[in-house]
Amino acid sequence: MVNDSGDRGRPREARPAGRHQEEHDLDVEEALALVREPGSREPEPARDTPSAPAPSPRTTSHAQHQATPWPEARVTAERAARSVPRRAPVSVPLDAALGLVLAAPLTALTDLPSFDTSAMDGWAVAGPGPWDVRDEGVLAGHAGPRSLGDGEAVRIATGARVPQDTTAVLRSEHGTTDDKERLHATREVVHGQDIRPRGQECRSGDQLLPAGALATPAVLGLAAAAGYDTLSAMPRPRVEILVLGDELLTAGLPEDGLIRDALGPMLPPWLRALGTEVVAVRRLGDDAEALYQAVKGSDAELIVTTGGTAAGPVDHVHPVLRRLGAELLVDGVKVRPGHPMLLARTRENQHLVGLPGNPLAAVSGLLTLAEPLLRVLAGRAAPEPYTLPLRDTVHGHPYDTRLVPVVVRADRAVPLHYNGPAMLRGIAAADALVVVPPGGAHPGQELELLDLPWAWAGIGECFT
Ligand SMILES: Nc1nc2c(c(=O)[nH]1)N[C@H]1C(S)=C(S)[C@@H](COP(=O)(O)OP(=O)(O)OC[C@H]3O[C@@H](n4cnc5c(N)ncnc54)[C@H](O)[C@@H]3O)O[C@H]1N2
Ligand code: MOO
Repeated sequence: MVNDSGDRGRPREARPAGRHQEEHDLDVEEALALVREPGSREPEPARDTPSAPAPSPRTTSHAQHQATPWPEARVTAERAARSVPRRAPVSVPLDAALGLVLAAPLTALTDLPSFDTSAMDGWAVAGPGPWDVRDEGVLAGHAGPRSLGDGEAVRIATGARVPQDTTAVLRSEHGTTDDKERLHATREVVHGQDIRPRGQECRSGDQLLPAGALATPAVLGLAAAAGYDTLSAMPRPRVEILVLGDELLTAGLPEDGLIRDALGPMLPPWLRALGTEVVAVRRLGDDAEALYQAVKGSDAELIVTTGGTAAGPVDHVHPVLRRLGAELLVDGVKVRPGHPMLLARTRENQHLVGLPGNPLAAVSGLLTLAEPLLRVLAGRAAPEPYTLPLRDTVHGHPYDTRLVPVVVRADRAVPLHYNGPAMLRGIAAADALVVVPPGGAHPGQELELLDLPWAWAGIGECFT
């Protein structure tokens, strides 16, 4: 960890000369987070704030040359998932399939409806009226009523099987019986009215949904109606979370340079909302050997680490990846916050996403690297990219993309305050993150939005 709490007895990292550019970038990033204080309607441009010197692109450091442009990083993460051997589909009971992706087309196992059905409560009638009404009625769920003779009617309930030779269903409000128990229609009866014929919705063998469809509540209902007890689905990618940092408390108030772990509570539900199974959350402190052993011993398809991605004295992620012989696919991304994020292939069917420790930087890494990788592993389709016009000016980083929390109001993206790398106050109130190109964006400019999984679907839907 980069440790700047002097009272913890660990030296702050001596910054190598080649890192000067990043120091400037950090200043810019911190300043950008602060230029729009709550209530300030006209934000000062970042270059005018004394703490935000605009760095010159000509003096970029080695690390920055290595860093991957933000759009490319997401494509690399998708490609990494495609390189993994295809995972075998699993058979899952309907009540456990919500949020999974269908591994095979959903093919009707029956006609729907599977028999001619009354669409209304009333009478099944045969031929023109008036009709003689049978004594016994027909209810839903009862098998094989006797066929009707011409001029005959029988009381019938919605969903009941219509007797053979029924020509129409007369709704109860459209018929009256006389004193001889004969039924008269009070309006014209059209042949076939209010009968749902067998196979109206589908025939057995029809494809109802393609492979790749997401098992939503409606899909589970359709599958049940069509005769399924289990679904063939892509298994959830298995994710293990390794939370690094000696400074982290799991309860109580921050004290003595210690802070609360914000990522341990945040990441598991977020990763579940992305369609994964979180197999473990482990807190390893700043212990390189523990990290090495944890990665080596993990059978998860994705390991997510938090913190320790930078070059401080206890930032162990890079050295441990080197020791493991892992292949670094992305080592830094041109995005703010979160630029030290990384993606590595640790073995043939296992990847590791290193999220920076700053909490909003971790969110940035989650959406930039983990989300595309997990989406492909889970077999989910990419969300349709969409843009909205920006309501207010957003200052840009000179040459990196920025991800800024926004709320959507009246079809415009409204940037939120408190969007600094160490802050969660903005994202906690947000509907989405807006993708701000290098140099910034002006009011009315159309910008891409990255939705937060719960913003439109609701907590219950996306976390079960
Ligand atoms: N010399 C340089 N120093 C730093 C650079 C750099 O390029 N050169 N990058 C900075 C940036 S940007 C970030 S982001 C951080 C990333 O650092 P690490 O991934 O190594 O993260 P840590 O140092 O472990 O932690 C950073 C920060 O976040 C806090 N943290 C960590 N884990 C949690 C958690 N689970 N919950 C809440 N807060 C957490 C930690 O206490 C630190 O304050 O590096 C910069 N330094
Ligand atoms: O500022 Mo860092 O970019 O928080 O990730």
